[in-house]
Amino acid sequence: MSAADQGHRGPAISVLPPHSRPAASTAPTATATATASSSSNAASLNGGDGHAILPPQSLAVSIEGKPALVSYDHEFFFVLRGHSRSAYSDQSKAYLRVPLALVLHTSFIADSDGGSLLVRLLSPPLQSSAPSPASGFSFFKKPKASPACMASMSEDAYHALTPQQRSQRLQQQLEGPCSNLRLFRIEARIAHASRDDDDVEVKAQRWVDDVMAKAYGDVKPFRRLKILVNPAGGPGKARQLYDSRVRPIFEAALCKLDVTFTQYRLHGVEVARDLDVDSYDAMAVMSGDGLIHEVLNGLAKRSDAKRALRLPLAPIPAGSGNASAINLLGVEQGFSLALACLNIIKGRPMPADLLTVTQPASAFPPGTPIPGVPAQPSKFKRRADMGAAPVPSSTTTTRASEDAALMADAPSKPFVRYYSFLSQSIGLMADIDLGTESMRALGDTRFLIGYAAGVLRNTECEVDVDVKLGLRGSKSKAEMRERVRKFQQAGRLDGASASSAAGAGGGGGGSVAGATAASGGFGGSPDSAQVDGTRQEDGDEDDSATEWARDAFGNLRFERDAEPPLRHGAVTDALGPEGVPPRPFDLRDPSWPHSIALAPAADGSRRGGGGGGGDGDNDDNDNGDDAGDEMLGWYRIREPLASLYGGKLPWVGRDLMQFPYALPGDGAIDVAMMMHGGGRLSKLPEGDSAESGRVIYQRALAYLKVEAYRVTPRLREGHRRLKGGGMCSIDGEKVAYAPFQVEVAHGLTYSVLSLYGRYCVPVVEPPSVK
Ligand SMILES: Nc1ncnc2c1ncn2[C@@H]1O[C@H](COP(=O)(O)OP(=O)(O)OP(=O)(O)O)[C@@H](O)[C@H]1O
Repeated sequence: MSAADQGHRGPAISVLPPHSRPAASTAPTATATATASSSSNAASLNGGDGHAILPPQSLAVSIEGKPALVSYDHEFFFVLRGHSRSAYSDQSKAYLRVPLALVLHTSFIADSDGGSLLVRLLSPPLQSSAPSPASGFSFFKKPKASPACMASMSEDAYHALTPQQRSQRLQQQLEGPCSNLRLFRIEARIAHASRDDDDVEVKAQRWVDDVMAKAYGDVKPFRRLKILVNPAGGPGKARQLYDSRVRPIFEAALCKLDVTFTQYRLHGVEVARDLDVDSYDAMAVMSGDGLIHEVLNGLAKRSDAKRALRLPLAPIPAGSGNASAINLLGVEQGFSLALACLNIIKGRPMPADLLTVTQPASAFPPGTPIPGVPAQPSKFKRRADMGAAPVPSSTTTTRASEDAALMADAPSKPFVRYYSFLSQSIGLMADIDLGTESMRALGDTRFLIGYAAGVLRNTECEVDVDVKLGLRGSKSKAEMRERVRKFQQAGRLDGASASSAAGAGGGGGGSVAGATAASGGFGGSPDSAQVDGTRQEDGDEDDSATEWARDAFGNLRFERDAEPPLRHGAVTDALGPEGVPPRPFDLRDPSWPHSIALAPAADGSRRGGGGGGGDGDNDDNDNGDDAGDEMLGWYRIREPLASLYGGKLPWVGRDLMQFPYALPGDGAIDVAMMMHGGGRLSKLPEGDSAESGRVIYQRALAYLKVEAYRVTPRLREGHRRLKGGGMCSIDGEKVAYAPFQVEVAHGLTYSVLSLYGRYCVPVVEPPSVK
């Protein structure tokens, strides 16, 4: 019995929003009281079809002196009026009925009169929040008719649902009738059937244990949580919201809390770097995406990074964008603090790819302005501090004035390395993200304004882009869609299915065990297995970072620091044999015959491998390479771009599902490139395409899955250094406007908690084409 329950004796129900509730460690205050003696209980139970014939899932209690049944089945927890069996059998008459997933804790304290029962749960608001003595207790007012997702199912039918169906059903419940969650407590007296009913305590304790087992399934209750709260995130209300809305929920679930309020930039890196990960079951990050970015960098830079990254993380939305929370909780509920807390209490670990970013070290000279970016010392200090220390090299000095473009092709030059979990952007999309900071007060609207301004400017993003599809990449959106479908249906995407979906042999793939997260529901299905949050890595990996590694072609590479080897090289490596430019890439999607808006080259010929498309004809390939080759080597995008956006999570904001086919652990990065050639009109999103994910089917957009890509800002003619106010954003944070290369971090997966075992996106179908 918890300390929170000690001293609680009076029969009461209190239905209070969390902010009006004292800390759980203090004695609860009843809001409505009507003491019922054991004899009155006995009287009510001995009449009619008394509690002796009630099913074991039901407990006869009195709430506010009124007879009631607290009960559960395989899916729901509910409270019914009266003690009759007929009341039990008709759940439609329940006065409170929520998925068991929302039950946080149940406890029972025996006493000479039977005992007290306490149930703490999250629930949508009841019909009326204020108990009214005159009209009887308002808790017992009838709810409105239930939607289909709340309809009772037989136990067999429920357990016959696939993990995907169960997860969808829970999502429908939490987005619909069970949204707008508040913390509730039900305080009740256990009723004696008669004075010599000794069994009641045993029965009550068993009931409490059973409800807990059902409510948590295979998830261990009472998680030990490390919580980071950024008081400066978003609108700056995180501290207050933590105290009033978040902490009470964790305390109600009897989680063990260890809270740090971040005090300065990079504090998150420090905490993660020094954390004793074995002392916690999960880490909650209450801020926006920036603090998660810091935490992941802190964990990934540790010497035991692989182990440290297994500590599951989850966001509590208190920033401005909160993309991470939106992807995990859904666009409707992405800003719900209660749901985020539930995810931290009960979510299951879902392994997700971390991306490695390399940039030339010369882009981060201490105290010197970065070429092409207005000086912002704190930002750049911050990036360098993030563990992105220059890789030492025997032949290098940090020559800040060195031409960044040249550096990108000089393998002996140093580079910095850091990690990204969300997105990378340059050009129009980065301008929208970073260039509208001053309009923060406008909320999401600033992105619309930034987008409109960018479209009007209609400038080319002057970069070279090189991509490497690798065995896990693809340029067929039909194939990507299939992968998402398989992932969601099977609840598991193993190496075999990933590579067969890609039409490529071997390559392994991530065992996305987290996809089974919903398999047990919260009904404790026997077939549900605890997921360990680890991604099955290729067999040749060992746990320790290695100094020597083979690159994708089997060449030995020397890694100068203790971090995992780069599979596709660093930004400072040559992409191929010296003097040979990467071959042109054919951007057209073989599965989508409605060509993207490609501009003809100045001489009127086709650009690259795919210029002048429009007929869907895919049989010409200027370089004569077959599709198999295109999977393996580096290829250059020859088309002028307006922006490039790389990502690992589908939603990048509430209004933009930029990467609908992104999967947490598929070993690939989704890359969306907006073509410059189509002009202003082609850049305008059609209808609801941004929110529905269909934006990737627009003519102005090319969409790829790659294992690695490189972006190299071009030098203007006659310039020796990168200049101009270009923006470059990693996970929404401004970084040096300099070349960057991104690949899926080899051997490093992080673990994120999920209620649904997937990101909250549908399988996006292509638009119908007239
Ligand atoms: N006490 C503090 N004072 C100032 N800055 C802080 C403090 N604690 C953390 N930070 C910094 O605040 C920055 C912003 O945090 P974060 O990105 O999480 O929120 P946001 O920018 O409002 O949200 P989003 O990224 O979702 O738009 C982080 O870079 C973090 O380093």
